[in-house]
Amino acid sequence: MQTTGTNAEIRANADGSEIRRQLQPNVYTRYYDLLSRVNNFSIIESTLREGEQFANAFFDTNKKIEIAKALDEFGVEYIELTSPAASEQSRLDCQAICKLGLKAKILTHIRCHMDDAKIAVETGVDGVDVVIGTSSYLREFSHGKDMDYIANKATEVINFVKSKGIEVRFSSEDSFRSDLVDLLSIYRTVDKLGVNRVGIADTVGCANPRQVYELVRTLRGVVSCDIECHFHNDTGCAIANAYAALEAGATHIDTSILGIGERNGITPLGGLIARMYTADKDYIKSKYKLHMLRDLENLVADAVDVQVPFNNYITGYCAFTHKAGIHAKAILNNPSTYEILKPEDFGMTRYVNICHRLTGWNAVKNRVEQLGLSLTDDQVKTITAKIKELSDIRPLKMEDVDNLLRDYHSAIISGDELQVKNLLSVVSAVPS
Ligand SMILES: CC(=O)SCCNC(=O)CCNC(=O)[C@H](O)C(C)(C)COP(=O)(O)OP(=O)(O)OC[C@H]1O[C@@H](n2cnc3c(N)ncnc32)[C@H](O)[C@@H]1OP(=O)(O)O
Ligand SMILES: O=C(O)CCC(=O)C(=O)O
Ligand SMILES: [Zn+2]
Repeated sequence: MQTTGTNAEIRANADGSEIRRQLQPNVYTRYYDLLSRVNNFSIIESTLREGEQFANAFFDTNKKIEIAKALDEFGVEYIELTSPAASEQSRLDCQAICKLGLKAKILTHIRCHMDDAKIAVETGVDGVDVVIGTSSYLREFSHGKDMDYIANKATEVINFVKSKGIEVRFSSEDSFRSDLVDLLSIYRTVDKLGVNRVGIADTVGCANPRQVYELVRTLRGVVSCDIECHFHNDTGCAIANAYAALEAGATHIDTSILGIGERNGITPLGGLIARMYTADKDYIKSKYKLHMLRDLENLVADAVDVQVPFNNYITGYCAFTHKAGIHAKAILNNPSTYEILKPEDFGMTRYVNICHRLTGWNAVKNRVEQLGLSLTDDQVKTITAKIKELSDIRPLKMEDVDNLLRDYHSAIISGDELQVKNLLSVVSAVPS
Protein backbone atom coordinates (compact mmCIF):
# COMPACT_ATOMS: atom_id res chain seq x y z
CA MET A 1 0.00 0.00 0.00
CA GLN A 2 1.28 3.48 -0.80
CA THR A 3 0.62 6.36 1.57
CA THR A 4 -1.30 9.39 0.33
CA GLY A 5 0.94 11.79 2.30
CA THR A 6 3.35 14.26 0.83
CA ASN A 7 6.18 11.79 0.60
CA ALA A 8 5.20 9.27 -2.05
CA GLU A 9 8.45 7.41 -1.42
CA ILE A 10 7.24 6.15 1.91
CA ARG A 11 5.58 2.77 1.78
CA ALA A 12 3.58 1.45 4.68
CA ASN A 13 3.14 -2.06 5.98
CA ALA A 14 0.22 -3.11 8.13
CA ASP A 15 1.69 -2.14 11.52
CA GLY A 16 3.32 1.06 10.30
CA SER A 17 6.81 -0.11 11.27
CA GLU A 18 8.23 0.60 7.82
CA ILE A 19 7.02 4.21 7.94
CA ARG A 20 8.49 4.53 11.42
CA ARG A 21 11.82 3.15 10.27
CA GLN A 22 12.00 5.51 7.32
CA LEU A 23 11.00 8.57 9.31
CA GLN A 24 13.35 7.97 12.22
CA PRO A 25 16.01 10.63 12.70
CA ASN A 26 19.13 8.93 11.44
CA VAL A 27 22.60 9.83 10.35
CA TYR A 28 21.22 11.22 7.12
CA THR A 29 18.50 13.48 8.53
CA ARG A 30 20.60 14.70 11.46
CA TYR A 31 24.02 15.23 9.96
CA TYR A 32 23.67 15.50 6.24
CA ASP A 33 23.79 19.28 6.26
CA LEU A 34 27.36 20.18 7.03
CA LEU A 35 26.78 23.88 6.31
CA SER A 36 24.22 24.26 9.10
CA ARG A 37 25.36 26.47 11.98
CA VAL A 38 22.50 25.68 14.31
CA ASN A 39 25.01 24.60 16.94
CA ASN A 40 27.84 26.96 16.11
CA PHE A 41 26.80 30.61 15.92
CA SER A 42 27.30 33.97 17.62
CA ILE A 43 24.83 36.55 18.85
CA ILE A 44 25.26 40.20 17.91
CA GLU A 45 23.18 41.82 20.62
CA SER A 46 21.76 45.09 19.38
CA THR A 47 19.61 46.34 22.27
CA LEU A 48 21.97 49.32 22.48
CA ARG A 49 21.66 50.04 18.72
CA GLU A 50 18.49 48.62 17.13
CA GLY A 51 16.87 48.69 20.59
CA GLU A 52 17.55 52.41 20.89
CA GLN A 53 15.39 52.81 17.78
CA PHE A 54 12.37 51.48 19.76
CA ALA A 55 9.72 54.13 20.26
CA ASN A 56 10.07 54.30 24.07
CA ALA A 57 13.82 53.91 24.32
CA PHE A 58 16.00 56.44 26.02
CA PHE A 59 19.12 55.03 27.61
CA ASP A 60 21.36 57.38 29.58
CA THR A 61 25.05 56.51 29.93
CA ASN A 62 24.62 54.63 33.19
CA LYS A 63 21.74 52.57 31.83
CA LYS A 64 23.72 51.70 28.70
CA ILE A 65 26.63 50.58 30.85
CA GLU A 66 24.34 48.52 33.09
CA ILE A 67 22.77 46.83 30.05
CA ALA A 68 26.12 46.24 28.36
CA LYS A 69 27.56 44.63 31.51
CA ALA A 70 24.49 42.43 31.94
CA LEU A 71 24.61 41.30 28.31
CA ASP A 72 28.30 40.57 28.67
CA GLU A 73 27.72 38.49 31.78
CA PHE A 74 24.91 36.63 30.05
CA GLY A 75 27.48 35.66 27.44
CA VAL A 76 26.60 37.33 24.15
CA GLU A 77 29.57 37.39 21.81
CA TYR A 78 29.04 40.92 20.45
CA ILE A 79 27.34 44.10 21.64
CA GLU A 80 26.35 46.56 18.92
CA LEU A 81 26.09 50.26 19.80
CA THR A 82 24.38 53.22 18.15
CA SER A 83 26.42 55.15 15.64
CA PRO A 84 28.77 57.65 17.27
CA ALA A 85 27.74 59.99 14.43
CA ALA A 86 24.20 60.14 15.83
CA SER A 87 25.05 62.62 18.60
CA GLU A 88 27.91 63.74 20.82
CA GLN A 89 26.54 61.74 23.76
CA SER A 90 26.25 58.64 21.57
CA ARG A 91 29.93 59.00 20.72
CA LEU A 92 30.92 59.47 24.37
CA ASP A 93 28.78 56.48 25.43
CA CYS A 94 30.42 54.35 22.77
CA GLN A 95 33.85 55.32 24.11
CA ALA A 96 32.76 54.65 27.69
CA ILE A 97 31.48 51.15 26.87
CA CYS A 98 34.65 50.33 24.94
CA LYS A 99 36.66 51.18 28.06
CA LEU A 100 34.74 48.72 30.26
CA GLY A 101 36.97 45.84 29.21
CA LEU A 102 34.07 43.47 28.57
CA LYS A 103 34.57 39.97 27.18
CA ALA A 104 32.04 40.67 24.42
CA LYS A 105 33.36 42.45 21.34
CA ILE A 106 32.00 45.96 20.97
CA LEU A 107 30.70 47.06 17.58
CA THR A 108 29.21 50.24 16.31
CA HIS A 109 26.85 50.62 13.38
CA ILE A 110 27.36 53.29 10.73
CA ARG A 111 26.22 54.44 7.31
CA CYS A 112 28.47 53.63 4.38
CA HIS A 113 30.10 57.01 4.62
CA MET A 114 33.66 58.11 5.37
CA ASP A 115 32.59 60.78 7.85
CA ASP A 116 30.85 58.18 10.01
CA ALA A 117 33.70 55.69 9.61
CA LYS A 118 36.30 58.24 10.76
CA ILE A 119 34.36 58.95 13.94
CA ALA A 120 33.66 55.26 14.56
CA VAL A 121 37.25 54.01 14.43
CA GLU A 122 38.32 56.59 17.01
CA THR A 123 35.92 55.32 19.68
CA GLY A 124 37.89 52.19 20.56
CA VAL A 125 35.40 49.69 19.14
CA ASP A 126 36.46 46.17 18.15
CA GLY A 127 34.57 46.42 14.89
CA VAL A 128 32.36 48.52 12.66
CA ASP A 129 29.13 47.37 11.08
CA VAL A 130 28.65 49.26 7.82
CA VAL A 131 25.22 49.35 6.17
CA ILE A 132 23.74 50.76 2.99
CA GLY A 133 20.42 50.08 1.32
CA THR A 134 20.47 48.14 -1.93
CA SER A 135 16.75 47.84 -2.69
CA SER A 136 15.19 50.11 -5.28
CA TYR A 137 13.13 51.74 -2.50
CA LEU A 138 16.20 52.78 -0.57
CA ARG A 139 18.23 53.67 -3.63
CA GLU A 140 15.44 55.95 -4.82
CA PHE A 141 13.92 57.30 -1.60
CA SER A 142 16.72 57.15 0.99
CA HIS A 143 20.29 57.73 -0.15
CA GLY A 144 19.68 58.06 -3.90
CA LYS A 145 22.84 56.20 -4.92
CA ASP A 146 23.29 53.51 -7.61
CA MET A 147 25.07 50.16 -7.25
CA ASP A 148 28.34 51.48 -8.74
CA TYR A 149 28.44 54.25 -6.19
CA ILE A 150 27.66 51.76 -3.41
CA ALA A 151 30.49 49.43 -4.51
CA ASN A 152 33.00 52.27 -4.69
CA LYS A 153 31.99 53.82 -1.38
CA ALA A 154 31.90 50.42 0.32
CA THR A 155 35.43 49.76 -0.93
CA GLU A 156 36.68 53.06 0.45
CA VAL A 157 35.00 52.64 3.84
CA ILE A 158 35.96 48.97 4.25
CA ASN A 159 39.60 49.57 3.33
CA PHE A 160 39.72 52.45 5.77
CA VAL A 161 38.24 50.47 8.67
CA LYS A 162 40.45 47.49 7.90
CA SER A 163 43.50 49.74 7.90
CA LYS A 164 42.77 50.39 11.59
CA GLY A 165 43.10 46.68 12.35
CA ILE A 166 39.53 46.18 13.58
CA GLU A 167 36.64 44.04 12.34
CA VAL A 168 34.44 45.27 9.54
CA ARG A 169 31.10 44.02 8.34
CA PHE A 170 29.23 45.17 5.24
CA SER A 171 25.47 44.82 5.12
CA SER A 172 22.85 45.50 2.47
CA GLU A 173 19.81 47.10 4.03
CA ASP A 174 16.48 45.74 2.74
CA SER A 175 18.20 42.69 1.25
CA PHE A 176 15.01 40.78 0.51
CA ARG A 177 13.65 43.50 -1.76
CA SER A 178 16.97 43.93 -3.53
CA ASP A 179 17.87 42.50 -6.91
CA LEU A 180 19.63 39.15 -6.37
CA VAL A 181 22.34 39.84 -8.94
CA ASP A 182 23.07 43.25 -7.39
CA LEU A 183 23.20 41.67 -3.97
CA LEU A 184 25.51 38.80 -4.82
CA SER A 185 27.84 41.02 -6.76
CA ILE A 186 28.23 43.59 -3.96
CA TYR A 187 28.74 40.78 -1.43
CA ARG A 188 31.36 39.19 -3.66
CA THR A 189 33.14 42.55 -4.00
CA VAL A 190 33.29 43.16 -0.26
CA ASP A 191 34.24 39.56 0.47
CA LYS A 192 37.25 39.97 -1.81
CA LEU A 193 38.19 43.10 0.14
CA GLY A 194 38.44 40.90 3.24
CA VAL A 195 35.43 41.90 5.34
CA ASN A 196 34.91 39.75 8.43
CA ARG A 197 31.21 39.40 7.73
CA VAL A 198 28.56 40.30 5.25
CA GLY A 199 25.10 41.07 6.54
CA ILE A 200 21.66 40.24 5.23
CA ALA A 201 18.91 42.45 6.61
CA ASP A 202 15.17 41.91 6.41
CA THR A 203 14.61 45.56 7.15
CA VAL A 204 10.84 45.57 6.63
CA GLY A 205 10.11 42.08 7.98
CA CYS A 206 8.82 40.77 4.66
CA ALA A 207 10.83 37.55 4.39
CA ASN A 208 9.68 34.04 5.24
CA PRO A 209 11.90 31.16 6.41
CA ARG A 210 12.03 29.49 2.99
CA GLN A 211 13.19 32.72 1.31
CA VAL A 212 15.75 33.23 4.08
CA TYR A 213 17.07 29.70 3.68
CA GLU A 214 17.42 30.11 -0.05
CA LEU A 215 19.16 33.49 0.08
CA VAL A 216 21.58 32.51 2.84
CA ARG A 217 22.33 29.17 1.18
CA THR A 218 23.01 30.93 -2.13
CA LEU A 219 25.21 33.51 -0.45
CA ARG A 220 27.07 30.76 1.41
CA GLY A 221 28.25 29.54 -1.97
CA VAL A 222 29.39 33.00 -3.05
CA VAL A 223 31.35 34.43 -0.12
CA SER A 224 33.93 32.87 2.16
CA CYS A 225 33.49 35.29 5.07
CA ASP A 226 30.97 34.94 7.91
CA ILE A 227 27.31 35.78 7.32
CA GLU A 228 25.29 37.89 9.76
CA CYS A 229 21.50 38.13 9.60
CA HIS A 230 19.09 40.74 10.91
CA PHE A 231 15.36 40.08 10.93
CA HIS A 232 12.51 42.47 11.63
CA ASN A 233 9.33 41.03 13.08
CA ASP A 234 6.60 42.94 11.24
CA THR A 235 5.01 39.71 10.02
CA GLY A 236 5.97 37.48 12.93
CA CYS A 237 8.82 35.53 11.32
CA ALA A 238 11.86 37.02 13.07
CA ILE A 239 12.75 33.99 15.18
CA ALA A 240 11.88 31.41 12.53
CA ASN A 241 13.88 33.38 9.98
CA ALA A 242 16.89 33.47 12.29
CA TYR A 243 16.65 29.70 12.68
CA ALA A 244 16.32 29.17 8.92
CA ALA A 245 19.35 31.41 8.37
CA LEU A 246 21.44 29.32 10.75
CA GLU A 247 20.29 26.11 9.08
CA ALA A 248 21.41 27.58 5.78
CA GLY A 249 24.86 28.49 7.08
CA ALA A 250 24.59 31.98 8.61
CA THR A 251 27.07 32.45 11.43
CA HIS A 252 25.81 35.50 13.36
CA ILE A 253 22.28 36.55 14.39
CA ASP A 254 21.24 40.03 15.53
CA THR A 255 18.96 40.21 18.56
CA SER A 256 17.64 42.71 21.05
CA ILE A 257 16.19 42.12 24.49
CA LEU A 258 12.42 41.63 24.19
CA GLY A 259 12.93 42.25 20.47
CA ILE A 260 12.81 46.03 20.87
CA GLY A 261 13.70 48.08 17.82
CA GLU A 262 12.34 50.18 15.00
CA ARG A 263 8.53 49.62 14.66
CA ASN A 264 7.75 46.27 16.36
CA GLY A 265 11.39 45.27 16.46
CA ILE A 266 13.61 42.31 15.64
CA THR A 267 14.44 38.76 16.75
CA PRO A 268 14.17 38.80 20.56
CA LEU A 269 17.14 37.44 22.48
CA GLY A 270 14.93 35.27 24.70
CA GLY A 271 12.95 33.87 21.77
CA LEU A 272 16.11 33.00 19.88
CA ILE A 273 17.50 31.32 22.99
CA ALA A 274 14.30 29.26 23.38
CA ARG A 275 14.47 28.14 19.74
CA MET A 276 18.18 27.29 19.80
CA TYR A 277 17.96 25.53 23.20
CA THR A 278 15.35 23.31 21.60
CA ALA A 279 17.73 22.56 18.75
CA ASP A 280 20.82 21.93 20.91
CA LYS A 281 20.32 22.30 24.64
CA ASP A 282 23.87 21.50 25.72
CA TYR A 283 25.37 24.00 23.31
CA ILE A 284 23.14 26.82 24.49
CA LYS A 285 23.57 25.96 28.17
CA SER A 286 27.33 25.91 27.77
CA LYS A 287 27.44 29.35 26.13
CA TYR A 288 24.92 31.51 27.96
CA LYS A 289 23.91 32.11 31.58
CA LEU A 290 20.28 31.26 31.03
CA HIS A 291 19.25 32.11 34.59
CA MET A 292 20.02 35.75 33.81
CA LEU A 293 17.44 36.08 31.07
CA ARG A 294 14.59 37.18 33.31
CA ASP A 295 16.64 39.88 35.04
CA LEU A 296 17.99 41.10 31.71
CA GLU A 297 14.47 41.42 30.33
CA ASN A 298 13.18 43.14 33.46
CA LEU A 299 16.09 45.57 33.31
CA VAL A 300 15.28 46.58 29.76
CA ALA A 301 11.49 46.49 30.23
CA ASP A 302 11.87 48.94 33.14
CA ALA A 303 14.26 51.13 31.19
CA VAL A 304 11.87 51.49 28.26
CA ASP A 305 8.73 51.49 30.40
CA VAL A 306 6.98 48.38 29.08
CA GLN A 307 5.77 45.14 30.68
CA VAL A 308 7.29 41.79 29.78
CA PRO A 309 4.47 40.24 27.69
CA PHE A 310 2.37 37.60 29.51
CA ASN A 311 3.21 35.06 26.79
CA ASN A 312 6.88 35.95 26.45
CA TYR A 313 9.22 33.10 25.52
CA ILE A 314 10.60 31.49 28.70
CA THR A 315 9.92 34.38 31.10
CA GLY A 316 6.28 35.26 30.41
CA TYR A 317 4.27 34.80 33.58
CA CYS A 318 2.35 31.81 32.19
CA ALA A 319 5.21 30.26 30.16
CA PHE A 320 5.31 27.28 32.54
CA THR A 321 1.74 27.29 33.86
CA HIS A 322 -0.33 24.19 33.13
CA LYS A 323 -4.06 24.32 33.42
CA ALA A 324 -6.22 21.68 31.69
CA GLY A 325 -6.65 18.43 33.62
CA ILE A 326 -5.31 16.24 30.83
CA HIS A 327 -2.13 18.31 30.68
CA ALA A 328 -1.78 18.55 34.45
CA LYS A 329 -1.94 14.78 34.98
CA ALA A 330 0.77 14.09 32.42
CA ILE A 331 2.95 16.99 33.56
CA LEU A 332 2.89 15.67 37.11
CA ASN A 333 3.98 12.25 35.85
CA ASN A 334 6.64 13.61 33.49
CA PRO A 335 7.06 17.34 32.76
CA SER A 336 8.50 16.65 29.33
CA THR A 337 5.09 15.42 28.22
CA TYR A 338 3.98 19.03 27.78
CA GLU A 339 7.19 21.06 28.17
CA ILE A 340 9.90 21.42 25.56
CA LEU A 341 11.87 23.85 27.73
CA LYS A 342 12.91 22.91 31.26
CA PRO A 343 11.93 25.83 33.52
CA GLU A 344 14.72 25.04 35.99
CA ASP A 345 17.34 25.60 33.27
CA PHE A 346 16.16 29.23 33.16
CA GLY A 347 15.65 29.74 36.89
CA MET A 348 11.91 29.53 36.37
CA THR A 349 9.33 27.34 38.14
CA ARG A 350 6.48 25.23 36.87
CA TYR A 351 2.97 25.86 38.15
CA VAL A 352 -0.09 23.63 37.93
CA ASN A 353 -3.31 25.61 38.29
CA ILE A 354 -6.24 23.62 39.70
CA CYS A 355 -8.63 26.47 40.53
CA HIS A 356 -10.95 26.19 37.55
CA ARG A 357 -13.48 23.98 35.83
CA LEU A 358 -10.96 22.44 33.43
CA THR A 359 -9.12 20.75 36.30
CA GLY A 360 -9.05 16.99 36.89
CA TRP A 361 -8.80 14.73 39.91
CA ASN A 362 -5.16 13.82 39.32
CA ALA A 363 -4.09 17.46 39.66
CA VAL A 364 -6.32 17.96 42.69
CA LYS A 365 -4.85 14.84 44.29
CA ASN A 366 -1.40 16.31 43.86
CA ARG A 367 -2.49 19.46 45.67
CA VAL A 368 -4.11 17.41 48.44
CA GLU A 369 -0.76 15.68 48.96
CA GLN A 370 1.12 18.99 48.89
CA LEU A 371 -1.16 20.22 51.68
CA GLY A 372 -0.37 17.07 53.69
CA LEU A 373 -4.00 15.89 53.60
CA SER A 374 -5.06 12.32 53.20
CA LEU A 375 -8.03 11.49 50.95
CA THR A 376 -8.93 8.40 48.96
CA ASP A 377 -9.10 8.64 45.20
CA ASP A 378 -12.89 8.54 45.35
CA GLN A 379 -12.89 11.38 47.86
CA VAL A 380 -10.55 13.39 45.63
CA LYS A 381 -12.90 12.79 42.69
CA THR A 382 -15.82 13.99 44.78
CA ILE A 383 -14.10 17.19 45.84
CA THR A 384 -12.87 17.75 42.28
CA ALA A 385 -16.49 17.72 41.14
CA LYS A 386 -17.20 20.34 43.78
CA ILE A 387 -14.34 22.56 42.53
CA LYS A 388 -15.81 22.32 39.02
CA GLU A 389 -19.29 23.15 40.27
CA LEU A 390 -18.03 26.23 42.13
CA SER A 391 -15.84 27.43 39.32
CA ASP A 392 -18.77 27.19 36.92
CA ILE A 393 -20.18 30.08 38.92
CA ARG A 394 -17.15 32.30 39.51
CA PRO A 395 -13.36 32.33 39.25
CA LEU A 396 -11.65 30.68 42.21
CA LYS A 397 -8.44 31.59 43.96
CA MET A 398 -5.87 29.12 45.22
CA GLU A 399 -6.76 30.11 48.75
CA ASP A 400 -10.46 29.26 48.11
CA VAL A 401 -9.57 25.82 46.79
CA ASP A 402 -7.09 25.11 49.59
CA ASN A 403 -9.72 26.05 52.20
CA LEU A 404 -12.26 23.81 50.51
CA LEU A 405 -9.81 20.90 50.50
CA ARG A 406 -8.93 21.45 54.17
CA ASP A 407 -12.59 21.78 55.22
CA TYR A 408 -13.53 18.65 53.30
CA HIS A 409 -10.63 16.76 54.83
CA SER A 410 -11.61 17.87 58.38
CA ALA A 411 -15.21 16.84 57.77
CA ILE A 412 -14.09 13.42 56.52
CA ILE A 413 -11.69 12.92 59.46
CA SER A 414 -14.37 13.90 61.98
CA GLY A 415 -16.63 11.22 60.49
CA ASP A 416 -19.50 13.68 60.46
CA GLU A 417 -21.47 12.70 57.37
CA LEU A 418 -23.86 15.60 57.72
CA GLN A 419 -20.98 18.07 57.70
CA VAL A 420 -19.56 16.41 54.57
CA LYS A 421 -22.97 16.52 52.90
CA ASN A 422 -23.43 20.18 53.77
CA LEU A 423 -20.03 21.11 52.52
CA LEU A 424 -20.63 19.40 49.22
CA SER A 425 -24.07 20.85 48.74
CA VAL A 426 -23.54 24.46 49.81
CA VAL A 427 -22.36 26.45 46.82
CA SER A 428 -21.46 29.44 49.00
CA ALA A 429 -18.86 27.35 50.85
CA VAL A 430 -16.28 29.30 48.95
CA PRO A 431 -16.33 33.04 49.61
CA SER A 432 -16.77 35.23 46.56
C1 LIG B 1 17.56 50.20 8.89
C2 LIG B 1 18.35 50.89 9.99
O1 LIG B 1 17.88 50.84 11.09
S1 LIG B 1 19.79 51.63 9.61
C3 LIG B 1 20.33 52.40 11.11
C4 LIG B 1 19.51 53.60 11.46
N1 LIG B 1 20.25 54.34 12.43
C5 LIG B 1 20.27 55.65 12.43
O2 LIG B 1 19.60 56.32 11.65
C6 LIG B 1 21.16 56.26 13.47
C7 LIG B 1 20.62 57.56 13.97
N2 LIG B 1 20.60 58.53 12.90
C8 LIG B 1 21.00 59.79 13.03
O3 LIG B 1 21.38 60.23 14.09
C9 LIG B 1 20.96 60.62 11.79
O4 LIG B 1 20.02 60.10 10.88
C10 LIG B 1 22.38 60.69 11.11
C11 LIG B 1 23.34 61.39 12.04
C12 LIG B 1 22.90 59.30 10.80
C13 LIG B 1 22.27 61.46 9.81
O5 LIG B 1 21.59 62.65 10.09
P1 LIG B 1 21.36 63.79 8.97
O6 LIG B 1 22.66 64.13 8.37
O7 LIG B 1 20.60 64.87 9.63
O8 LIG B 1 20.53 63.08 7.80
P2 LIG B 1 19.09 62.44 7.80
O9 LIG B 1 18.96 61.56 8.97
O10 LIG B 1 18.04 63.46 7.63
O11 LIG B 1 19.16 61.59 6.45
C14 LIG B 1 20.00 60.50 6.32
C15 LIG B 1 21.15 60.86 5.41
O12 LIG B 1 22.00 59.74 5.29
C16 LIG B 1 21.97 59.26 3.91
N3 LIG B 1 21.98 57.83 4.06
C17 LIG B 1 20.96 57.04 4.48
N4 LIG B 1 21.37 55.81 4.58
C18 LIG B 1 22.66 55.78 4.25
C19 LIG B 1 23.62 54.77 4.22
N5 LIG B 1 23.30 53.54 4.59
N6 LIG B 1 24.87 55.08 3.85
C20 LIG B 1 25.20 56.34 3.50
N7 LIG B 1 24.32 57.36 3.55
C21 LIG B 1 23.07 57.08 3.91
C22 LIG B 1 20.72 59.85 3.32
O13 LIG B 1 20.82 59.99 1.96
C23 LIG B 1 20.69 61.19 4.00
O14 LIG B 1 21.66 61.99 3.37
P3 LIG B 1 21.43 63.60 3.09
O15 LIG B 1 21.84 64.27 4.35
O16 LIG B 1 22.34 63.85 1.97
O17 LIG B 1 19.99 63.77 2.77
O1 LIG C 1 23.04 46.66 9.49
C1 LIG C 1 22.21 45.79 9.29
O2 LIG C 1 22.52 44.71 8.82
C2 LIG C 1 20.78 45.99 9.68
C3 LIG C 1 20.36 47.39 9.70
C4 LIG C 1 18.95 47.46 10.18
O3 LIG C 1 18.68 47.72 11.32
C5 LIG C 1 17.91 47.02 9.27
O4 LIG C 1 18.15 46.93 8.06
O5 LIG C 1 16.77 46.82 9.76
ZN1 LIG D 1 16.83 46.80 11.95
